[in-house]
Amino acid sequence: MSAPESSQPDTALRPKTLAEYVGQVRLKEKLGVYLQAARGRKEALDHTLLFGPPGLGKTTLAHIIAHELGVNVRVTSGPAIEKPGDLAAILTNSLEEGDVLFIDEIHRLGRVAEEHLYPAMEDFKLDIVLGQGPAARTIELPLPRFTLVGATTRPGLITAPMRSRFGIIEHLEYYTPEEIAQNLLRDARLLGFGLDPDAALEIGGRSRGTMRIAKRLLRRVRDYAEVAGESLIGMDRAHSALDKLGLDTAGLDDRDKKYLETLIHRFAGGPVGVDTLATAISEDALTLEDVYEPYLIQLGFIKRTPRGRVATAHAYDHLGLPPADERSLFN
Ligand SMILES: Nc1ncnc2c1ncn2[C@@H]1O[C@H](COP(=O)(O)OP(=O)(O)OP(=O)(O)O)[C@@H](O)[C@H]1O
Ligand SMILES: [Mg+2]
Repeated sequence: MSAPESSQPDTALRPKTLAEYVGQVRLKEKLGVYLQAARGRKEALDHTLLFGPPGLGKTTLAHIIAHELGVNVRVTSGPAIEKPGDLAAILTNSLEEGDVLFIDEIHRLGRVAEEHLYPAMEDFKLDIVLGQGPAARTIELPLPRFTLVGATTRPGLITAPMRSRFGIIEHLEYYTPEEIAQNLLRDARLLGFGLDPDAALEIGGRSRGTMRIAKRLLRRVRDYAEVAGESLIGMDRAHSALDKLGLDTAGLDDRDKKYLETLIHRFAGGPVGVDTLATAISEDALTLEDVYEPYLIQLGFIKRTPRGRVATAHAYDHLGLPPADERSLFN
């Protein structure tokens, strides 16, 4: 999913090498080995599936993989490939030996296109049907050995046959406030404005562990600082600007708080089904599952149980409410 968190192109700030890519330590370590081995053997890297919540750096990593291999990257997305013909056009035009084909939102690939992708991934060939009816015949088109890098926010929707054709399957993790701060300080340096390390950490702590959100918050905080005539973004400015943006100390915004408050006040802290909860806060269930919940789970504020969503004691505490069991004594 490409949530339009930012409309501003920031390609200049995008890290191009694995070394510039902040955090994701375990993933980077493994990928570093796989890349080195592929380079050493002068082979294409195995097909790679990257999954994780929006804005953590999947697209960026796909470009880094191509850059590190010294090959070109061809970018497309699941919804853009409707017919087998679309796939054939991509695979047979402009794809060279060793190149990276990046398919974003790969879980949204159509069934038929997906089936045509199997032999392309496995045997580097494409079956093309010519003609129709009894006269139809299939020709086999050889393809260059390429690396498919697929990205998805919803790994559960990738079919088993698709998943089994990836040699490398990795998930991206939320960033720590320190990792985010490190990246924000780099951005500030590249863009030529002053950012206090404490202020960077403050923004990092309120960014839901997400790089894209952190970058957006930094731009807004910078607006406040500039309008106030400050040449250095300090801790006080970061604090007050983030408060004005409606973010609390855990990085929760009004929508997250509405989620928690509805769960706690209307459904007595749960368990409640995700569809019911979604209706109660006028959102769709998929957005809840993809956007709100991963971070609330990461913070330990909610749990997904077989009977539905449940608010934890941490959530009550964060909202300044007495724990659920105490409340029931008064109700
Ligand atoms: N580890 C990182 N180090 C430095 N910058 C990063 C890192 N991860 C992400 N970014 C930056 O954060 C922004 C969002 O990253 P990206 O677009 O790659 O996320 P994504 O996972 O593809 O999101 P989506 O699922 O919405 O497509 C980009 O501007 C990118 O440069
Ligand atoms: Mg992306």
